[in-house]
Amino acid sequence: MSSLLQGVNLYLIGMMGVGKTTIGRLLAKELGYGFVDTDDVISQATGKSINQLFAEVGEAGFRKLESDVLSQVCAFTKLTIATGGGIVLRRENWGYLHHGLIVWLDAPVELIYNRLAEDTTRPLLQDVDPKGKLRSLLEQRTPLYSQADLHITVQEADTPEDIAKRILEAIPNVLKPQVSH
Ligand SMILES: Nc1ncnc2c1ncn2[C@@H]1O[C@H](COP(=O)(O)OP(=O)(O)O)[C@@H](O)[C@H]1O
Ligand SMILES: O=C(O)C1=C[C@@H](OP(=O)(O)O)[C@@H](O)[C@H](O)C1
Ligand SMILES: [Mg+2]
Repeated sequence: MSSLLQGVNLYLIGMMGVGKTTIGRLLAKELGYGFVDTDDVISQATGKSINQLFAEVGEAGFRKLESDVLSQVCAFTKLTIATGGGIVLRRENWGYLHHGLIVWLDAPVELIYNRLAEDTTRPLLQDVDPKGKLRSLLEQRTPLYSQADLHITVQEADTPEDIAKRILEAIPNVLKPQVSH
């Protein structure tokens, strides 16, 4: 599989809580790829948590940092990249994402809500109505997530290993032809 991919990066996109970080790490291991999580890079580079950044520079400031990280990461090959759920919002990010293969992990709001009910690390969910917020974010973002090369549906009983396996099995069907020089 790794040789079939020829070093092409895998970008995982989808709503917060769907499992991008967890599954990205597994896929990297399977492929012998490096693993990058854009949120982690932002936190390491700034020395601040995602919550702190949202509080200090706002969502707009965070999005700018996210685009900076993505633009740098896409210069490398042989990486699996777990993105933040909102990476799809900025048009310029798509130019970077399309350097690689884009995988959309798609789960129902109910599943995401249950997973993140006790989680305090997603600033956008610190809302009086977190489930309603998830619903409206998903509705706003679905047309954007739909631009992925691969659409993987995630259900309650799917383990991270099941999902990683499904992605690896589906990749040969969506590989883009490589330009030969
Ligand atoms: N397939 C899965 N089954 C059960 N729990 C999962 C699964 N994938 C992720 N999780 C858990 O859900 C939470 C969110 O996962 P994470 O990988 O951080 O998602 P994301 O990066 O998309 O926000 C974590 O606590 C993680 O351990
Ligand atoms: O959906 C979003 O807008 C966000 C998702 C988060 O990452 P995960 O998708 O890894 O949770 C993180 O980037 C930030 O809290 C904003
Ligand atoms: Mg994540």
